[in-house]
Amino acid sequence: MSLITATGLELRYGGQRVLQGVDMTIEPGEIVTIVGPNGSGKSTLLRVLVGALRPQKGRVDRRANLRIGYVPQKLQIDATLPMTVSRFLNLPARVSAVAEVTALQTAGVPHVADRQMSDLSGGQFQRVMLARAILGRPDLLMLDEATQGLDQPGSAAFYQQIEAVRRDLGCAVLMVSHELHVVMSASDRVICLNGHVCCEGTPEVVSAAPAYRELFGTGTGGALALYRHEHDHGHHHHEAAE
Ligand SMILES: Nc1ncnc2c1ncn2[C@@H]1O[C@H](COP(=O)(O)OP(=O)(O)OP(=O)(O)O)[C@@H](O)[C@H]1O
Repeated sequence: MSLITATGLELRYGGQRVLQGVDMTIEPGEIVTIVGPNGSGKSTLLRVLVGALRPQKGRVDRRANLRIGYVPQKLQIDATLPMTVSRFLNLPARVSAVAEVTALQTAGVPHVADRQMSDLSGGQFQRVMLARAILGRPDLLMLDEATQGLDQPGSAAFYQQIEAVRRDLGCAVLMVSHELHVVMSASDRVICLNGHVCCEGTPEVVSAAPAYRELFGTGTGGALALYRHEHDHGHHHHEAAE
């Protein structure tokens, strides 16, 4: 049974229609990425799926007792506010020491429990956010541009961590990302959003779709060639040169 099914979503902010006729489904265990230009409604769609926003039309059906872990786009913690990682993970509800250690291990930051949140590097901070999201043993992990501010190797490492988390927890992953080449190599399915679903399918299918090419132009072609270069040795290497 699907984890979440959205049907005919329409959402307006005042007079501005942000989502229109959006249908989508998430199956257990799959990694799905939403791509789309700035302002195309990606974050809004995540909020609707989580239940934080109510659409004017359409419906969202969640599997009974579905547990969702959410990693937000950005969270500012004031450097003047003393807050250890351990304390942060125990907000708002206390968790057991074992659960805390396990979550930090799964997220790839086993030794930061006593560090100040404000002292963490960008990559460590996002992993702590990931640890917090997986504390509730989610069936579905949602990440909204979780690698913003990380450099290329940092974000690639973060996506590898996500795959490891999926393997460990067996959860599905729904993420929003602008890093097309990483997304294309790490996702089972890609949904291209521009107010409505322009196209969706495997990375290969979406990257070849005219609607996707119209939105992302030829730059993506280079990124995809690079992906093929890295992962499909049957392809000609000169495709990667861009
Ligand atoms: N609370 C709000 N009130 C009014 N308008 C909003 C609100 N939140 C978002 N919008 C508008 O809705 C549109 C879609 O925003 P959304 O954040 O969903 O896009 P996005 O695809 O996630 O963008 P980005 O890639 O820039 O993060 C934008 O035009 C935005 O200005």
